[in-house]
Amino acid sequence: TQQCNIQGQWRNNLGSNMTIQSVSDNGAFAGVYLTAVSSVNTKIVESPLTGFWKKSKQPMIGFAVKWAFSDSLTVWAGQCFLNENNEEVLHTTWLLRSKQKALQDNWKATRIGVDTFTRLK
Ligand SMILES: O=C1C=CC(=NNc2ccccc2C(=O)O)C=C1
Repeated sequence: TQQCNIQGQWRNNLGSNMTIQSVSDNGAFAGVYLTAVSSVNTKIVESPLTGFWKKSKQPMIGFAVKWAFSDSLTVWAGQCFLNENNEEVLHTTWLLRSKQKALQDNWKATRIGVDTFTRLK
């Protein structure tokens, strides 16, 4: 396959699985996200995913997941690079937004972190 083509299955450092299914000509894509982490012991269900990529040798990517079982959503922004073993790695920064009851709580609503995704063999 062409290196850093984002279609297919990815796994991040938390062990979550992202499946990018449909990619449009304008760079939009959709898929599903199966998280390995969940704050409450709910039955793990897939959450919807949507995003854009900018096709190139080392494409940029941006996507969002609306968590199916909590009042929060995450957005990721990053880029695909080939590592020293010529493997594809998506290096991303994410923001996790949790719904707050009041504007006074807005200050604590957004968490930030970094995440790498490698292709699921
Ligand atoms: O109900 C919930 C709420 C938040 C979640 N955040 N997951 C993430 C947030 C940032 C980066 C990666 C993940 C992940 O699940 O892999 C997952 C399930």
